[in-house]
Amino acid sequence: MSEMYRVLVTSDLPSVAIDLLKTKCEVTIADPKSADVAKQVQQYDALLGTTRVDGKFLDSAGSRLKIVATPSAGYDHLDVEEIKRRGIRAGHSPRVLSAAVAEVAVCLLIMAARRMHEGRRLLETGKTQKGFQWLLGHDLRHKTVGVVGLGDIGTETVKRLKAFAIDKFLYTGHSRKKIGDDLGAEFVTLDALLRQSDFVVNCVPLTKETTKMFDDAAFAKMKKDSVFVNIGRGLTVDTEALVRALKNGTIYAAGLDVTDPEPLPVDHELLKLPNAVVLPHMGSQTVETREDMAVTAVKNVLNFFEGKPLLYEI
Ligand SMILES: O=C(O)C(=O)CO
Repeated sequence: MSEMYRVLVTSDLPSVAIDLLKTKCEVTIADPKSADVAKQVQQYDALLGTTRVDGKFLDSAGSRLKIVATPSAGYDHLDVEEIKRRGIRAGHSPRVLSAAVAEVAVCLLIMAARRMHEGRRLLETGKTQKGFQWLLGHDLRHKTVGVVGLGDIGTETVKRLKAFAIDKFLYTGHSRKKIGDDLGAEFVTLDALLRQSDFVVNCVPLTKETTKMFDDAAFAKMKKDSVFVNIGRGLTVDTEALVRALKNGTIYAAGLDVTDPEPLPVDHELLKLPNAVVLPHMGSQTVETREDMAVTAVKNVLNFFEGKPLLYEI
């Protein structure tokens, strides 16, 4: 790399990533309060962060920008078509977060099945009147788990859930996968998965096809005792339909790391439901994973400047 490329960093990345970037590039950390990142990026070759990039952004970004690298697995904040149309490259940071997100999926599944949020609320209000059959939840053993979207995170979730004596794993998606066979999981239609699963774990990314795919009709197909876990994207769920399903007993409980909107307003209905465990999108929030995600994004940028393939090109 003979030239000193200029990189604008718009996320608060850990120092290990910034230091690596600085060995090869001139780095500017954007002011998080700056209203006009697009104008600022005019002077830069690379944009590194989770900034929303669409046609309007690119119009004001000008012609110097060559690569957008997001330190995230999901890239629904990037208008990939517009980025590509302008000959700009794009990279993301999948896989390195899969273990951390899978841990949260398992955690949410257990918390929702075992009514832990409800128990905690009772504890806080001094209402824990324990009887023999007090606050009974459901076991994981001998149940059927259905994974919607068996990508890397779905795969890591299945691997971890195998420790809980699950009888059957189902999955759905565009096609049957070798990893599904390796895991002993059965490829089924979404309809069959919803009808047969005791636990539905949603791992799909947000696309036109997946937007609000979990609606009234989908929840109506699920078992009354089923638990819905979402670690994919909030907008893949019709939130009002989910609230209805949880309130009416159409499904048993939900464990959500992602919601629509995000963050949820403090007075949101979902936060009032005893059978909804809700987290503020923290599936990949560990020291180790965030470092790995940031370093992956940096390596995407460095590889690009060195004329090598990106680690993960979008
Ligand atoms: O990287 C992503 O897409 C995330 O959602 C992080 O949890």
